[in-house]
Amino acid sequence: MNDGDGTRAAGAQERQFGPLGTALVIIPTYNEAENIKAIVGRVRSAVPEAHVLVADDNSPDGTGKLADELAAADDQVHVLHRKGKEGLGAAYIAGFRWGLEHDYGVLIEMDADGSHQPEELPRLLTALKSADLVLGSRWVPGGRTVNWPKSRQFISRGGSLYSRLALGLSLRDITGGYRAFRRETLEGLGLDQVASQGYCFQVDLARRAVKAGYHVIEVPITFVERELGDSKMSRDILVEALWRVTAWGVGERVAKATGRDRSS
Ligand SMILES: Nc1nc2c(ncn2[C@@H]2O[C@H](COP(=O)(O)OP(=O)(O)O[C@H]3O[C@H](CO)[C@@H](O)[C@H](O)[C@@H]3O)[C@@H](O)[C@H]2O)c(=O)[nH]1
Repeated sequence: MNDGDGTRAAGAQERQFGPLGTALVIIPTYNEAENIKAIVGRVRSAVPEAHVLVADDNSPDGTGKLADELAAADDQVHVLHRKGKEGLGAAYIAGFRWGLEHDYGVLIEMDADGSHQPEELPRLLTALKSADLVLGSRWVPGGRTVNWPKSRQFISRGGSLYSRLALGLSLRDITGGYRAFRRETLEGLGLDQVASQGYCFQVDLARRAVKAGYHVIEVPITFVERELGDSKMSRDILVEALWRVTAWGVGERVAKATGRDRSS
């Protein structure tokens, strides 16, 4: 479904949605010392009522210590120190668990490097008032990327297209990492069974949400390539995405053919 303003929805149905509780913006970090102060400050200005959780994987560049300093000065900023680099998926799962335990009503994914504009958060939250999950989307009308190398655009668009075809999803930006979940949605996604470590974690959660019948909306965003620090994209992350998406697609076809669910 396309709602005319670039917003797209999957799993749409006539539903009443409850009020949104306090939002927690989860920012996973690995070597983001040059970015962490600016991104936390921008989030706090854009949505002053929201809290921030930095989920740091013991970054060698001292990101965790800088986050501790921000938390010491602001009781709406929190830090989750993890023992080492275990991938984006594991960091988000730990952050989600922390947020659910601390009773947040909305849990938001956001990169630390400024690729996701905190100033667009109010639009995501407005969309979430009538959805279970909102995906910030670079690939719906109105969405765009700034300074993102053609090679990365190709990988991202190709990844979304392959995921769409393999998994039969109608979403455009399945690999993106700027998202807002209602807590009830996350609770219904079976986080205990999520094994994805790299960026295919994003595909995994999107397909689980659609499969569970949640109302998923895509809202156009402007994705800006980082100016400081380095991307953590690697060959291993790409290989994991390729084999997992393929395995899910095959699993879903087998499940359909046999009437059994073997796709998780
Ligand atoms: N804690 C933790 N954080 C991590 C890890 N790997 C990456 N991150 C953090 O996750 C965020 C995204 O990582 P980047 O390395 O900046 O991602 P990107 O290359 O710009 O990737 C873009 O494309 C991905 C695939 O489409 C998206 O998933 C991602 O959100 C973004 O849009 C950053 O805040 C980064 O520090 C990890 O192992 N552990």
